[in-house]
Amino acid sequence: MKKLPKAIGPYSPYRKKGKFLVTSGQLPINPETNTIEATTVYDQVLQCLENIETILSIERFQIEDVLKLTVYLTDLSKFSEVNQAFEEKLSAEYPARTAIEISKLPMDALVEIEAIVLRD
Ligand SMILES: C=C(N)C(=O)O
Repeated sequence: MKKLPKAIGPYSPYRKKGKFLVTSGQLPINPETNTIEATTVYDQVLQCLENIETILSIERFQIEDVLKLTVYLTDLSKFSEVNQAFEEKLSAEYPARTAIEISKLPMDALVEIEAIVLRD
């Protein structure tokens, strides 16, 4: 089974109630080392999305069940890298999304992504 990064505080990586699943913000942590290794926004987005995919696979949800992703990034000028990584990882029909710049993220990450998921 795929590994999830350890939570970095007193919270659950995700919670599920029946057909509904919500994730905590997923940092771009490599689950093998529990550190952030990716150095670009593009690679950090891919790692965040992989961590969300791991949650989905543990709970037997599909990527198509993702209704909404919220992307927090520390430099909105890197927005095109977010889109590039999304295009690589996801396919239409894309989830709804909000992307916002914030001043700082835990572990000095460049990106954090959270998901709202509902199974039919
Ligand atoms: C990384 C987080 N999601 C947190 O600290 O809340």
